[in-house]
Amino acid sequence: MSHKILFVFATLKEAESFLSKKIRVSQGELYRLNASNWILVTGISILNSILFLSLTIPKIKPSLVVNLGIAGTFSPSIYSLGSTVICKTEIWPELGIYMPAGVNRKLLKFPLWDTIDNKIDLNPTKILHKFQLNLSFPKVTSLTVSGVSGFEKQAQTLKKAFQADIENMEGFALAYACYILKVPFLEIRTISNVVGVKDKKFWDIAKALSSLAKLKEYFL
Ligand SMILES: O=C(O)c1cccc(C(=O)CC[C@H]2O[C@@H](n3cnc4c(=O)[nH]cnc43)[C@H](O)[C@@H]2O)c1
Repeated sequence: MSHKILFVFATLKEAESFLSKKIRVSQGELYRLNASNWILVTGISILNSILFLSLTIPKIKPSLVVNLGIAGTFSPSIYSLGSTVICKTEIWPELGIYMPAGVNRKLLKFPLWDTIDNKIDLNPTKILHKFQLNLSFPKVTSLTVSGVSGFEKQAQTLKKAFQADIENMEGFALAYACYILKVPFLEIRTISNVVGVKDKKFWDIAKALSSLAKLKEYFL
């Protein structure tokens, strides 16, 4: 039996770049690509991504959720603009109490979930093997934020505190929903910018989107 894959994107532009075609789909609405592949565009942020993924999973019961999208890099000399990475760990650095030195997780005594806190191990090697996907991109540690790092010092602080490689706005939330709902999850990101550089003239969104398009051959 073939696998049922649900591809999840934050924006329509990312979805259309991956597919190399225009699709008519609204935020949160499910788009059926073919018998075994589905597309969901959630909108940006942890709120949109966890809401619409959690509503969608029970409807189609996917065998695998694949999150594809662009991201910022903390280390442009290693993960350059346009390059592709697979997330091995997702961290939510904003969970905790804001102190002068940054967010302190330990001061907030409540757990997030029984077996999960602000970090989720995604085990991509196991998932790739299970679904016979032959992708060999670097495996990275990713931060999911609601407030994008808009200046260099913030980027340096986060990079150091979490040994982070990339930053995005949805990954942790999607991984969390999949963990709770017991659906295998894979996250692949293409690099559009250096974290902390806000000016879009230094981003290369076009290159990152064209790298998303190249991922088609592995899945479709
Ligand atoms: O301006 C455009 O043409 C355009 C086309 C496609 C996507 C975008 C986005 O801005 C997508 C936002 C999306 O990207 C992730 N992202 C990218 N860089 C970062 C970053 O440095 N820090 C955090 N998130 C980043 C994020 O997951 C957003 O959902 C624009």
